[in-house]
Amino acid sequence: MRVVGLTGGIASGKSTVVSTIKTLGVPIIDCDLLARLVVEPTHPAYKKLVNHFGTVILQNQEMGQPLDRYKFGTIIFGDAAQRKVANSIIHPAIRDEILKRLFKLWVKGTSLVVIDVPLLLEGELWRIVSKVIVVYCPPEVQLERIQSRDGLSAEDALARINAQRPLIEKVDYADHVIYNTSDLESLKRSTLEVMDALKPNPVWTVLAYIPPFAALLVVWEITRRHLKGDPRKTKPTPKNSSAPAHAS
Ligand SMILES: CC(C)(COP(=O)(O)OP(=O)(O)OC[C@H]1O[C@@H](n2cnc3c(N)ncnc32)[C@H](O)[C@@H]1O)[C@@H](O)C(=O)NCCC(=O)NCCS
Ligand SMILES: Nc1ncnc2c1ncn2[C@@H]1O[C@H](COP(=O)(O)OP(=O)(O)OP(=O)(O)O)[C@@H](O)[C@H]1O
Repeated sequence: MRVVGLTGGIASGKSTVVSTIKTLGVPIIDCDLLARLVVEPTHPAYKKLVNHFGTVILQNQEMGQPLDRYKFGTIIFGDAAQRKVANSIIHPAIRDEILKRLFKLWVKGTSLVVIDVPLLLEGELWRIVSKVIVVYCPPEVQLERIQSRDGLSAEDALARINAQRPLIEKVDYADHVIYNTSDLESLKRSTLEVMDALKPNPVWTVLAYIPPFAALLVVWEITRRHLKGDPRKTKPTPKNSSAPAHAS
C-alpha cells in the first residue's frame, strides 16, 4: 500500500485538493476530523485536556460538554507552551487513529491512500509515509483565505499561521509540490497531474493484495525515506512540482 502524506499550511488549500482526490476514489484519512474525534467527551484525551486547561475550554465551561473550539484555539494558537501541551495530549491519540485506519485499509488490499495531515512535518509523521505532497501558497494569500473563510481578525489569522512551521520550509520535504497561487481550476489540474504521477504501477497494485508482499513494500517505502534522511540536514530539491516556471 502506498501511503501519501498531504500537507501544507493553514488555508493553503489542502481540503480543496482532497475534494479532487476523492473524485478519483482514493481513500483519505483526514487528521482534522480525527483531531475532532479524539477530543470528544468519551475519549481519554478529553479528560487530560480538561485536567490541564480547566473547564474554561468547554462549552458553557461545563464538564461533559464539547470543546469550545474558538476558545481552545485562542489559547493554543496564542501561546507556544500551551500549544505544546495540547499537542502532546492530542497528537499521540491522532497517530493511533491513523495507524488503526491504515491497518484496516491494508487488510482490504488498498493500493493507495492519502493522509491529509496539516502537521505532517512539524512532528515525525513524515517518516512513515512513502511520498509527501505539499500544497503551497504565499503567507499573504493564506492570511486572506483564512480571514474570508473563517471570519477571523488579521491578528487571530496571523497567530494561526505562526503556530506552524513556515510553509516555504515544508517544500524541502516534498516529493510533489502543488502551487495553489492561481484559480480553483488550475488547482484541480495540478492535483490530477500529481495524483497521476503517484499511481502505483500494476505490479504494486497486484502485490498489495498479497499480505506478505504488501508488508514488504511498506517496509521498503519507509526504509527508502529513512535512507534519504531529514531534508532539514540534506536539503534536496523536490523532484516534481506543479509550479509555474517563475515560481521556484
Ligand atoms: C484548536 C482547534 C480546536 C481549533 O479548531 P478549529 O475548528 O478552529 O480549526 P480546525 O480544527 O479546522 O483546524 C484548522 C487548521 O488549524 C491548524 N492547526 C490545528 N491545530 C494546530 C496546532 N496544534 N498547531 C498548529 N496548527 C494547527 C491546521 O492547519 C488545521 O488544518 C483545533 O484545531 C484543534 O483541536 N487542534 C489541535 C489538534 C491538532 O493538532 N490538529 C491538527 C491535526 S494534525
Ligand atoms: N485557488 C483558490 N482560489 C480561490 N480560493 C481558494 C483557492 N484555494 C483554496 N481556496 C479557498 O481558500 C480557503 C482555504 O482552503 P482549504 O480549506 O482547502 O485550505 P486547508 O489547507 O484545507 O485549510 P486548513 O488547514 O485550515 O484546514 C477555502 O475557503 C477555499 O475555498
